[in-house]
This record gives sequence, C-alpha cells and structure tokens, in this order.
Amino acid sequence: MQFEKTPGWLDWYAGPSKPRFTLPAGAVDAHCHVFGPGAEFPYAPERKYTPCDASKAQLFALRDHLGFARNVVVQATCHGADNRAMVDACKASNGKARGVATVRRSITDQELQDLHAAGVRGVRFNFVKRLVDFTPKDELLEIANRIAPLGWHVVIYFEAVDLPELWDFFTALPTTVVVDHMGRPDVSKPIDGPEFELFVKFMRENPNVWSKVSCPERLSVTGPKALDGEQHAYRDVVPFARRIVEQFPDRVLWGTDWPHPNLKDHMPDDGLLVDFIPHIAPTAELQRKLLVDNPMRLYWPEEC
Ligand SMILES: O=C(O)c1cc(C(=O)O)oc(=O)c1
Repeated sequence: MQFEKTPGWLDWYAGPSKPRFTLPAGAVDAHCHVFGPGAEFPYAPERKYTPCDASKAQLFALRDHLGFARNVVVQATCHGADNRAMVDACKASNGKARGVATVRRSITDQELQDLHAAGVRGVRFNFVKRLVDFTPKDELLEIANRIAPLGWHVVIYFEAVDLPELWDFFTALPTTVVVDHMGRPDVSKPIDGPEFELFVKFMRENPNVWSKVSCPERLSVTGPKALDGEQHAYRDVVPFARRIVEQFPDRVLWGTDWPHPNLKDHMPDDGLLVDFIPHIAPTAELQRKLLVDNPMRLYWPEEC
C-alpha cells in the first residue's frame, strides 16, 4: 500500500553526528519507534498522522551509531493496535529489543502470550487527544489487570494540564506505571509552580510510578536546538529533567524518541540529543542508573 505523508511532515535526521558523550556499556534507548515501512506494515486506518517510513534496520543502525546496546520499541499511534511492525523489530533484534504494545480489550490470552514471547513487556495508554480517540477507562483498567500477571507495566502518555483529572485512574493501576516524556510539562512555567509540583508529588507518593526524562526537543520553548554541533541544547528543559533524575534516580528512563513523530519546528540531530544526557544526569552513577540499571530491571529482569 502507498501512503502519503501528513503535509509538513519532518523526516528523521539522516547522518546524525557521533555523540561526544560516551554512553555507559549496555545503555538502553528506552523510547523509540518504528514506522512501517508502510508497504510491509500498513499504517492504521484510525491514525491521526501518516509518517515517513522508519524501519527496524534504520533503528538498529542508529542504535549502533550512537553507542546504545539495546532498544525499547514503543508502539506508535500511527499503527493503532496493530503491533506487527513493533513485534517484527523485536523479533529481528537478537534479543536486543523489547517492546511496548497497544492492545484492545478484545485481545485473547494467547495473543498476549505471543506478544510476551516476542519481547513485549508493557502496554501503552495514550491520553493525548491529538494522537488517539478516547478509550473508556474501564476498558483500560481491564487490560491493566490482564497484563499485570505477565509482569508487564503500563506506559502512560498525557499532558501536564490533564494530570489532575487522570490522577485517580493512574493511582488505581495495579502495575508499575511509566510516564512518557515527564508528563509533558510546560517548561515556560516555574519549576516549583503548581503544575510541575503536582507531577513530582505524583512520583513521590506513588513508588510504582517511573518517568522517561525524554523529548527535550518537544518540550523546549527557547532551545537552542540540537543542531549544528550545539552541546548545550534545550537549556529550558534541563532543570525539569534533572530534578526528576536527582530526586528519583531509580525510577527514570531515557530514550531518543526516534524517529520523532509530529515535530513541527525542527528535527534534532540524535547524536546531539545524546549529548543532552550529562546535563540532566551529571554523575556517572546517575547515568548508569538512567541508561542501564533501570531499563534493564524493567525490560530484561531475567538478566539482573
Ligand atoms: O508527541 C507525539 O506526537 C508523540 C507521538 C507518539 C506516537 O504517535 O506514538 O509517540 C510519542 O512518544 C510522541
């Protein structure tokens, strides 16, 4: 099938630089996606955007170029609940990729078992309205209760303004809960203002809640962008991410978010995104927890 990209779509950055920051041995890119290719794995009819293709081979080449050892491939909303592209990437990775799926309540126990065998260790619930249609909370809770016995976790994606309304649902989830991109704080607001304090409280009061301190390129308002060799990109995001890393060092993950769906303004150089890491995790110990120990505990517990 032939697909036409959403008008204005920004393609992922070809020829990223080599990071100056040397990743610790065994580092995991704990949030990235594959898109199609559409001819092999068609995009879902209910999708809100049509991306450029981003194949597993291209993802694995980026992994090796940047110096990561492993990937966590998160189901992208443009594939809906058709997990074939993500599963194919996990299966082709020689054990170097695990996955996070999107499932509906109609999924059978056998299908869940098959996903587990392929390397899936979590499901994603998305509350960002521009990306997905609403799914009733009772359906999500039913799914969470079914995946909990598999040892899986729930990944949640939402925007900071929606946390108050979602709080009771999130705190009722029976598994580890991993927040995508720090719950998308508005970094033009104060770091000690009510909105980000609520997110910190969410993590402080719920020891099962983890956060990805990823996507500065989405959250930044004032930059500078990770382009043209910039070694101190997205400075306005740094205090927010660093606070989460320092306060909850055992419950944070980092990922490139490659191939960066829906960016409107610029496409970052992924090598320079890796150079963002030491700004938010300034010590070797924090870096090891963020990039190795924590993702390994969540996605490859049998090796820990
Ligand atoms: O902010 C986004 O547009 C976005 C979209 C998706 C997806 O479509 O799955 O995933 C992300 O991590 C971020």
